[in-house]
Amino acid sequence: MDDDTPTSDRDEESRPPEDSATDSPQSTEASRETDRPETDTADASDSSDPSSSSDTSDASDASDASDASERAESGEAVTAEDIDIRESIGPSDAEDGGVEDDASTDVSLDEVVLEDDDGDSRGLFDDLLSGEPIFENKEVLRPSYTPHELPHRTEQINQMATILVSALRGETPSNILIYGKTGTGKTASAKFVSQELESTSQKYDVPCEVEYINCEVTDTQYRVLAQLANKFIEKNFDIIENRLDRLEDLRTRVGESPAPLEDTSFDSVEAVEERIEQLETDREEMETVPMTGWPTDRVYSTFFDAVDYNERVVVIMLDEIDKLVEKSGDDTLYNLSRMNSELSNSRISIMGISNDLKFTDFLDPRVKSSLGEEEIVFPPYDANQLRDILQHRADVAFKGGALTDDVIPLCAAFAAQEHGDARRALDLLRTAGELAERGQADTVEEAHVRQAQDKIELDRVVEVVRTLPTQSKIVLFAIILLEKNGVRNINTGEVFNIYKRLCEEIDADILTQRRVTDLISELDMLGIVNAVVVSKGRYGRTKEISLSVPIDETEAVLLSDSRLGDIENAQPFVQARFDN
Ligand SMILES: Nc1ncnc2c1ncn2[C@@H]1O[C@H](COP(=O)(O)OP(=O)(O)OP(=O)(O)O)[C@@H](O)[C@H]1O
Repeated sequence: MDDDTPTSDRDEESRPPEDSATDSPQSTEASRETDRPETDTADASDSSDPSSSSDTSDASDASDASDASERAESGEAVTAEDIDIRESIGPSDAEDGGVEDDASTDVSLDEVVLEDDDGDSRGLFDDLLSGEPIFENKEVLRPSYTPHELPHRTEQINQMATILVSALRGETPSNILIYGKTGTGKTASAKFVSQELESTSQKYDVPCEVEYINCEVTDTQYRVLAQLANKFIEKNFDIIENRLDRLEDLRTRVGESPAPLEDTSFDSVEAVEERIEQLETDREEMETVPMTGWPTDRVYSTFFDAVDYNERVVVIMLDEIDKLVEKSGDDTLYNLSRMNSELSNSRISIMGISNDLKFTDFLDPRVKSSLGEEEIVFPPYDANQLRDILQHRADVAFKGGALTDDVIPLCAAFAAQEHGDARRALDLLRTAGELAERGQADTVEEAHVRQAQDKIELDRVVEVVRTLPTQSKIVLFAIILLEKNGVRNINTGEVFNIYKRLCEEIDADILTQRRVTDLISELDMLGIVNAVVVSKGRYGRTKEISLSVPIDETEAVLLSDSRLGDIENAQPFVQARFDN
């Protein structure tokens, strides 16, 4: 076999989309903040910073405004509050020939464009940019960032490396299954090990590649095989190009004297030409797989040929592998796991990542034993470990002194309560920083973390409620209507009565009371309502239901559903409860 190797096996496209974090310029953040000038100002007045007080008299308005102008003229930061002050003293602006339409309360660009020393106009964004941001580099707190250091995962990383090192010796590594709850660093650790593996393989010139597939997105056998096939076809094109360049160069040199052939496996210029022709034919015959339309066995054989075109060890990383099995069974895994016995030049190994410990129960026993040759478990982080992880990231993400002492321990403690999820901890820290920045505070305080916790929790609730099936939404709406009308200790019968009327109103099927009881239990499991069974003595037992989420926000999400939005004037339904 030809020992040519591609110049660059590191195919950037093999990285998952979320892996392509780039340092975005500050302006991106600033522009995000400027989308919400009113909120910003409100937040600013909430902050403990005395300079943000909005309770100012006309006289102080005027002097503040001239302060602001002076600061603007001297190139100093002009805050959103300054902009407000300028608006509130419309008449003097008008005198200056500035704003003519003093009835307008919108912040138009004319109103906020100031001039700096050089006579350049200072716009909305300049003002926001000139503020001292809390963040040094916010990107490192985003999920897309792959950290270079993973505290408290050394053991798991070493385990993976010990198994995968055989790839660097040209042998087939055992398949690996990685388990652990969400946010325990499975993906980050696996990607870290893959990057190390690929860079070491380049250092020693051993053909070893890692292909990452997120099975939540690529969730059918066709798509997995097509994606892999196309990646390898692309790599093969590079390999062919490379080889052709070298052979054409050789052919030219051999034209002058046959000496260059001595160090090669070719014995004549004709042999070189034959090889060139062969490579050109290979290139023409390689056909990329369309995203739909081929029979699966053709996709499989295209992938097989593409992988086997060159000598290499390939590690296929299937993240969220349980989603693939759930959606399309274990055929893909079966096919991939038996490939090695048929491949002649290459070897493949599978690294599956899952946060569902039980998913292997659904696998064919042969697939199960082949896939689970090695198992690595990622336990949840405790609060101390989360603190270390946050500290490492915060050192890079925030400006020095931007965090008060309580911030990291509190974020760690909140996230430890949520099954030790590092993603949640990082989200909290980032959101707390954003809230502080929005409130124009100089430091991130404990209160920002608590606000961030509420915000994230609310976002989660909104998402859960938004994606509920319609019937569950109607049941939840019935509970909300009862609560809004001051009904305490709501029971299933009461919910059912309102539910029935709501269904009639929007023409939805009416489920039985038993089914509605089940839906209430599901809402309870999702943490949206709290349903406790209470004993009523000789009257038996009943469920007492109460809402566990903020009522107004939840109602707004429900009403944004086009079907429920049709319900007008829900009040009479509740009154009807007492008529029954
Ligand atoms: N030990 C660690 N050190 C630094 N950052 C970490 C560590 N563990 C996890 N993280 C960070 O936490 C976030 C979540 O990690 P990751 O995506 O690896 O979790 P996961 O276990 O794969 O979760 P899921 O199952 O939900 O995909 C990422 O931003 C990751 O960088």
